[in-house]
Amino acid sequence: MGEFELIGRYFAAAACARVGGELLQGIGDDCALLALPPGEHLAVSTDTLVAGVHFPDPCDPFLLAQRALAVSVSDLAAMGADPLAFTLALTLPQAEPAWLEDFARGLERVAAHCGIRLAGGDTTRGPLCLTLTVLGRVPAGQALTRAGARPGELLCVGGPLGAAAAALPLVLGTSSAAPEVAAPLLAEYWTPRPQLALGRWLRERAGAALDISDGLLADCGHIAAASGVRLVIEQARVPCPAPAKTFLGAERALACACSGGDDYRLAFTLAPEHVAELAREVWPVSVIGRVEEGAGLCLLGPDGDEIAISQGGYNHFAEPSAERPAAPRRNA
Ligand SMILES: Nc1ncnc2c1ncn2[C@@H]1O[C@H](COP(=O)(O)OP(=O)(O)O)[C@@H](O)[C@H]1O
Ligand SMILES: Cc1ncc(C[n+]2csc(CCOP(=O)(O)OP(=O)(O)O)c2C)c(N)n1
Ligand SMILES: [Mg+2]
Repeated sequence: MGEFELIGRYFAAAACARVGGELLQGIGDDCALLALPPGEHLAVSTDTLVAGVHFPDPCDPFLLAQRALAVSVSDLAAMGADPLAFTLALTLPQAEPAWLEDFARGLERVAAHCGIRLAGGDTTRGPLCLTLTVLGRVPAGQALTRAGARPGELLCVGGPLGAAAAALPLVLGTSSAAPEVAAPLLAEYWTPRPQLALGRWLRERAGAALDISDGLLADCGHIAAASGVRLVIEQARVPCPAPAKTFLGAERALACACSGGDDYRLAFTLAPEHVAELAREVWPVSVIGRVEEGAGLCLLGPDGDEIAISQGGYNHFAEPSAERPAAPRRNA
């Protein structure tokens, strides 16, 4: 199978690649064309997933495609944007029909769920790697940014945290657990659900928002820095899912929730009256802290004393430490 047959068979023919709505020109020309409704801004985000870094290799292509598209669409949710279209740059070691079929099915599944169309991409041969660019629309002036947190607001997260990080030994096959414990953790890793409806609800309400990819503390640090405020987080209020506690024990599950990353849930700041309004909706949102004047992050233990933050979050170029061995370097 050649490059163009591959594109035609698995991507151009996919239901999610059909033109329609704002997508005027999809796969097959030099660029895709999108018509943006007047009064709306375009939200754009790119993320790369590298085999062995962001997902294990080999892995199930049906799950890989779902994870790749979901984590990318999560950035649109974090801006309060509605998905329009995405591009897929796919680098593959070989063109295997069964692998591509399952991969395309995984894309279709999440694309249908999120209401996003495949507008184009690029296909190359090499070590397995995916880059997705997502495009979304948001009413002008209503995008949720990291910079709008205001003192007096409460800090909230859109659900339990740490399950995907807790799942990592299961994903890598270095540990096992009973199916009722393993299944919900693996589902959080492989099929995160972008919080699009929550992001939409937060437009014109939240001060600041982002999606947690690197870890709660690291990502809240981004809000504090961008907004020029201090965020106080009460550790006891950080929601940990029961399967993670069963699998790892309460202390390690809490460490996963605070700095494990891969959550793809929203963290946001909201005035107390909006938190009460949100509580009447059915989202499992948790208040974990507050916004104060000042700078940086403050983590409070159960007795109200400040805890030193030892582990921030995932950092691709972190200095080597005992917990995370150095990546092999060329010419080292
Ligand atoms: N190589 C790059 N060139 C330009 N901008 C970049 C590059 N890498 C990251 N960024 C930008 O830096 C910011 C932070 O990136 P990142 O932490 O990856 O965000 P996210 O967690 O939302 O994916 C984003 O605005 C992103 O677009
Ligand atoms: C096999 C495997 N090992 C480790 C991880 C953990 N991990 C890798 S990258 C990452 C952080 C998120 O990735 P990044 O590229 O920083 O995403 P972004 O913040 O740009 O959305 C995490 C938690 C993983 N997801 N899979
Ligand atoms: Mg990124």
